[in-house]
Amino acid sequence: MPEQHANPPYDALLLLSFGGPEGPDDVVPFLRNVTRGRGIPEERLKEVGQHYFLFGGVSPINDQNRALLDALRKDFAEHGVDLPVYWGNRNWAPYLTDTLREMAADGRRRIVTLATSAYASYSGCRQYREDLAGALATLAAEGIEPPRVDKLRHYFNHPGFVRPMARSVLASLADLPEDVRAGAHLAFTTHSIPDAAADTSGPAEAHGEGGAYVAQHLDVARLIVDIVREETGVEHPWRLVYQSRSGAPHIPWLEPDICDHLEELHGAGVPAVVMAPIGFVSDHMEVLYDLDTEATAKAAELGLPVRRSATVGADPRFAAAVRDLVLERAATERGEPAERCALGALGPSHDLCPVGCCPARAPKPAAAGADSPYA
Ligand SMILES: CC1=C(CCC(=O)O)c2cc3nc(cc4[nH]c(cc5[nH]c(cc1n2)c(C)c5CCC(=O)O)c(CCC(=O)O)c4C)C(CCC(=O)O)=C3C
Ligand SMILES: [Fe+2]
Repeated sequence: MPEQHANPPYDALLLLSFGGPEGPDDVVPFLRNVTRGRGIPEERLKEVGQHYFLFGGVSPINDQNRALLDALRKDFAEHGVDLPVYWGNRNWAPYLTDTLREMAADGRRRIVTLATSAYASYSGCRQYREDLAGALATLAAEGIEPPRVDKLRHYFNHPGFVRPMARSVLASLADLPEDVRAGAHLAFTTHSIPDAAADTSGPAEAHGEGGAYVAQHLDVARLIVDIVREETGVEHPWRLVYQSRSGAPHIPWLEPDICDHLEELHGAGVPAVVMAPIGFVSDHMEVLYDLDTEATAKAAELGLPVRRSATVGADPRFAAAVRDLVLERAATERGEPAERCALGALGPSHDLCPVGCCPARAPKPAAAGADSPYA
């Protein structure tokens, strides 16, 4: 990675995440925040509430973000990057609006945002930008001059995101019994989203079957398969599959589901599977419940050996990647040339989401994009 140091014009980094409950009393209000106006069936909400109660009503996502904050601050300090790091969530405390208010009070005027979502899609990008716009509107209504907020480009193909995940897949393979290891399939998983949302994900030119969302995940999967082959000499068969589907059953969402996929592989005589949740940045509830609990129980029932590989979480290589992305963007904003690190076939993603990128069903103002109502 190139050694870049200067962070002007930015005076702060905002870690923007999903948020999660921190105890049993938080679960229902959290789910209400997440699903406000989104038409999720009541049955699904009750079921998802149970996932959280199974873990004492605590999502691991907040502690994972605290660990990432520590890793980022440590990395910045060790590399002479003088940039304070703040944290705000979309759906639970510390709430984004409160954090932005605090940042404004601290005199932060030019903020760069890292979202804990690496790929394009309405849920993974525009919804974060809509919530940024909502928070900025609240500040403006309170008479606070809203700071300027940019968002880092999608980092799915940054080596600091891909390589730690590839190492984890190798570790999971090594952890399988030796007699089934070479025949193991790799099941790359991500959050299912409605087909219609996938098809319109990314900029207009990426729209089509699966859109940027599926194309980006496939690119990452291929990169990991390549790294695994180089390391082990084995070309493991693989497929991109989905998890955590919600929404009404008559609306098509991306398939197959990981559990159906495990059943199919078992039926075909596959001896073992590594599940690699490449769609996520940390081992949060979607990983702990949908993979480690549900899919792992399904595999046990089938008698199919499975392992689940780790996400990047607070890996120091990921923290270094964030530094690289911040300094790259800072250079770009200063009008200087910057090296844009990216692996794979798609190349570095755009800095500024163009108009029509990952459109919403019901248009809402979104910040940090070409259609932002803010500077
Ligand atoms: C693409 C994507 C990501 C990855 C990108 C990113 O990370 O942002 C993601 C992450 C997450 N999703 C999470 C939790 C939930 N997502 C829900 C609902 C939904 N997610 C969707 C998509 C995504 N979700 C969609 C299309 C819906 C349907 C409703 C709607 O159209 O908005 C619901 C409602 C109940 C249910 O339906 O499951 C919950 C509770 C948590 C927190 C986990 C924790 O607590 O540890 C995290 C990190
Ligand atoms: Fe979700």
